[in-house]
Amino acid sequence: MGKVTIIDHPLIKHKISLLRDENTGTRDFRILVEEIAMLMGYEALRDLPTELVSVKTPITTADVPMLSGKKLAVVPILRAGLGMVNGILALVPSAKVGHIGLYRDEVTHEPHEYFCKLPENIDERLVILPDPMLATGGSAITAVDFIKQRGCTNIKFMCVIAAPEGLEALKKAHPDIDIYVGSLDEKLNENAYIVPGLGDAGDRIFGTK
Ligand SMILES: O=P(O)(O)OC[C@H]1O[C@H](OP(=O)(O)OP(=O)(O)O)[C@H](O)[C@@H]1O
Ligand SMILES: O=c1cc[nH]c(=O)[nH]1
Ligand SMILES: [Mg+2]
Repeated sequence: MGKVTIIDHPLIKHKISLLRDENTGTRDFRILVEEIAMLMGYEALRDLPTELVSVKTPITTADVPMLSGKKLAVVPILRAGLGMVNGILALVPSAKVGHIGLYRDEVTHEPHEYFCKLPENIDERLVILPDPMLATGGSAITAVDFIKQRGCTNIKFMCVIAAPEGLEALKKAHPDIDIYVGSLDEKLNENAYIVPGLGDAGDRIFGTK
């Protein structure tokens, strides 16, 4: 059974509040998304396994903990998930990176795939799936479907803001994955945007509107 973690940290809360402000411009928005992803990554990677390795310090030889070679892949959901990748790679620089391209139809809100390129042997890896927004949950559910079709069993989904509707839908569709949420917001509006939310994350990261 996967676990849901609503991250409760003043730094993350503060940075998400800055993201919500409509006056926050593209440059600052991008920097904040990356910083939040790094802080959330610190939490999401808390259970990475370590093993004792013998190291000779200037004083003595000691058995010290090192990451036990766990293989990772970061698979952002395009476009907006791209904004979180470098924050996570700052923690695990040798992780492989895949991409799943999905856009939400403006009328039906259903996700449509336009790209999928995943690392070889992804089934042997812990997969971190970042996307700033979990609204209806359709995009995240589809992305996890793709990854599971490739045999992955160890998946962590990470979002900056979730709507209760999307979180419930993702938990129901994929009860085995771990989910990390920066802020659980109030609801979806009639256009399936998160309230209070931050608007369209992709447009704000890339300055397309
Ligand atoms: O939970 P859902 O209802 O599926 O909505 C969330 C999705 O919507 C946004 O992407 P969007 O379709 O705007 O694409 P973009 O990242 O290219 O802007 C967001 O980044 C998620 O992927
Ligand atoms: O509020 C929302 C909902 C979906 N996608 C976004 O970028 N923002
Ligand atoms: Mg968008």
